Amino acid sequence: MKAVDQQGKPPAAAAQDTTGTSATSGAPEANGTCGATGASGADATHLTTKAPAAPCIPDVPLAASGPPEGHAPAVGDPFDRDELPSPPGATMRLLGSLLRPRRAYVVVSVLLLLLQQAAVQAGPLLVAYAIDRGVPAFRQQNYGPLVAVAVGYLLCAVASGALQYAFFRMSARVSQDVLLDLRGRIFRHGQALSVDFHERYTSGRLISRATTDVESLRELLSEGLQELIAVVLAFVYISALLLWLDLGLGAVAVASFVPLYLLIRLYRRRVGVVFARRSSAVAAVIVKFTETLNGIRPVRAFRRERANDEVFARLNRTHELSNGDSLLEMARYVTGSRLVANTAVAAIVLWGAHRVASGSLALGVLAAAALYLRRLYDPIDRLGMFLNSFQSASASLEKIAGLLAQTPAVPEPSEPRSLPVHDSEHPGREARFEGVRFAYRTGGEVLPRFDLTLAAGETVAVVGSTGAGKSTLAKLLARFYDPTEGRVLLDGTDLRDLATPELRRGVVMVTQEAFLFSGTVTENIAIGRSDASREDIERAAKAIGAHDFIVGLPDGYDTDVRKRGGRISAGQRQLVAFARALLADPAVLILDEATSSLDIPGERAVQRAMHTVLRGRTAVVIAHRLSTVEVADRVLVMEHGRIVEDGPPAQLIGREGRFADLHRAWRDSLV
Ligand SMILES: Nc1ncnc2c1ncn2[C@@H]1O[C@H](COP(=O)(O)OP(=O)(O)OP(=O)(O)O)[C@@H](O)[C@H]1O
Repeated sequence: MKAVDQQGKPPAAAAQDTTGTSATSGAPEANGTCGATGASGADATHLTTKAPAAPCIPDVPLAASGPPEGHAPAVGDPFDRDELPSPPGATMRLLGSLLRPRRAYVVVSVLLLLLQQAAVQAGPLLVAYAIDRGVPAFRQQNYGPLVAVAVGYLLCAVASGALQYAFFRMSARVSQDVLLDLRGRIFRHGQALSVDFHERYTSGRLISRATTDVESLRELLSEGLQELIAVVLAFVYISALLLWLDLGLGAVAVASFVPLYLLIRLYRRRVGVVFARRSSAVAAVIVKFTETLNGIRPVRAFRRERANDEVFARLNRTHELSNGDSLLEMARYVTGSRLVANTAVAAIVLWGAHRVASGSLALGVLAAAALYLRRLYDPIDRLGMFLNSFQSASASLEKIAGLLAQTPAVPEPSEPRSLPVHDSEHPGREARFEGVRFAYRTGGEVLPRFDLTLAAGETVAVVGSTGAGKSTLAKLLARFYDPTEGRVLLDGTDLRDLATPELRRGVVMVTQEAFLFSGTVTENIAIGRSDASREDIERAAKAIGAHDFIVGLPDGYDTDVRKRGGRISAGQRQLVAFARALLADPAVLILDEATSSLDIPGERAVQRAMHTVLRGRTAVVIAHRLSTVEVADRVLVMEHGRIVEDGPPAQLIGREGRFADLHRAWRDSLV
């Protein structure tokens, strides 16, 4: 089977696929298209034959940025550019949905900041009052105004500190809640999306959304946003105060906002492009990183280290360059804004001094204006930085919104139906493909129109050359995809009408990868049925023949299998996967038989376990061994998406056909 079977499953799919899947990243199609026959191309005991047209691609991650091998993406595929199409306004709606549940906190935070800024900006006004009123009064032994100024200053300082503290507490709570919510949404949505989404949108990108992009939002919320609002508020307060103190000086200050605004607009536009590019570049670096480390065995086996280093260095450099671009934009902005600010300050001070000299402006007002100007223009450099984090966060939010706007290609039914009550006399359920055609989104038609009925309780082996469409057929039955045309029915009910839990009870697919999640052996088996007791789990393991090896593990059933089951062998992993499937007890079981070369006792154990797990249900086995096919009631031989032979194995052997050839080759190999 192709590696694409084994990559990123969505919840519906993952739930059905009791062996789960790796969170591998990168172009999944680039991995292991040798699959079924790669290791045993000429080995006639493996029924998946190698079609001459299908090249055997080593199981090695290639360039992360390149199109997946064998599945050229559509021209301008947004998945390729890390730009998911999202409906207009999705970003604002996402922001709204994040803030709405915390609106009371948001409103209080803004009020606190408004008050805090008012307290801060009162300072220069008090200075003006002290110079123009306090000092003359002081000269006449009237200390009241100066004392009032001192007390007022102190009160403002205390109030500003207290308000700032309250604001920090409030806003920290909002930002923590928002980030928690957002990360949870990304994870849940990532799981809910269909298999075909994950085949196109690598898990590295998903990781990047949940980490780098959420992190850039965190930076904005915890550091930048408060400063940004404070600067904007300061602009509003100071402009109003300057205009109130002196209309002329205020007007010059306000006029300087026009070039500043134009500069900011230009900066935002340019840096926005840079940040979107940078976010994609970071994602590409993460994709390459995770892909390489997930595929470390084939990387070593095929000595891809050097090639990978080169690709990684290129991606890293692109990332670095986009960082450099953002700094360059920042430098341009700072230079421009300082020029405007210094010109405005020089004009105001010169004109103000002239007016003080001519007696048309009070000295205190000029002093207050000078202080305000400092406060006005000082944060302008930092404004660029806050805008940076704002821009970076909005680019990230846009990407997250794009991801969250994706809808599963395999949607939940609006009016779910139930499967008919299971007849315990007749195990399994009937599966029927009715006028089914199927094409992957990124390729041509894989299965031309066909009809097929699998009787309840029947064990059907599917054989054929690599790329013939065996897994695709199986994946349609597990509803990893919906057919492009036609219906797949389980006991007469369209799979599209079954809610995920019902479907999961009905159909389970075990992939050959036999993926183990981190956790104990018990937990891994219990994935088949979460309410299973320890006894149920042990019973399943015993029935499968896994009990002996499990009790031999360091902590028996409580042994942590660690990542990817590194502690247990491939055959043992298969046994755990079968125990999991037995526990799930589905009416229809789809089994992608492992092709990995197990040792003979290991292979026998797996074969025995397979027969146990197949018994009493409808079973579809994508078979690679003749011993498996011989126990099947029926064999389907597939070629180029069509079923070219269909019948009991003995009957097919009697005919001169594809299966008879395979059978003969197998017999010969035994001699
Ligand atoms: N996700 C995908 N997107 C596009 N095309 C795909 C995808 N998965 C498989 N295909 C194509 O569909 C065809 C059938 O593939 P499928 O995996 O069903 O074959 P298979 O018979 O199971 O092969 P194998 O034994 O090698 O696993 C192949 O041409 C393959 O390249």
